[in-house]
Amino acid sequence: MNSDLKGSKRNKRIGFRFALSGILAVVKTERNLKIHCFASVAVLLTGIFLSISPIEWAVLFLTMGLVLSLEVVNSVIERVMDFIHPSYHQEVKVIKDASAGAVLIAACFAVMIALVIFVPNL
Ligand SMILES: Nc1ncnc2c1ncn2[C@@H]1O[C@H](COP(=O)(O)OP(=O)(O)OP(=O)(O)O)[C@@H](O)[C@H]1O
Repeated sequence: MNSDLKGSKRNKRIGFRFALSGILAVVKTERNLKIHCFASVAVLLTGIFLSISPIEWAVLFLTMGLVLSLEVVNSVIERVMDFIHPSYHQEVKVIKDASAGAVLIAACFAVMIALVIFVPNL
């Protein structure tokens, strides 16, 4: 592709639109991502209700961003694996399980962070 066209403003807008439609496609089909989105909304409402500090908001935003983006990457890995190897394979199982494990680790730490921030503000 022409490098002028690649770096143009119009192309950046198109790239942004593609990224948004990619996120929407995953949100529509992945139940776990929907659950994480609802949990994020609940966390936001709790933060507003408890009037948490700016630094606490920053930590929560960072944590929610990490969990949600890891969930999107996990869905992408699952789709890639289904695309390149639709039938059962032990290695596919290990890859998918490890990818889901990464989300689980982030989600567990997110719960701990939420407790550390919210409990003292109750
Ligand atoms: N082709 C495959 N070969 C081996 N194991 C598989 C295969 N497809 C799925 N699995 C197993 O089933 C589990 C669920 O895989 P699936 O692709 O259905 O993801 P999912 O239902 O969206 O789960 P999650 O998003 O919670 O990880 C995987 O973690 C893996 O253990």
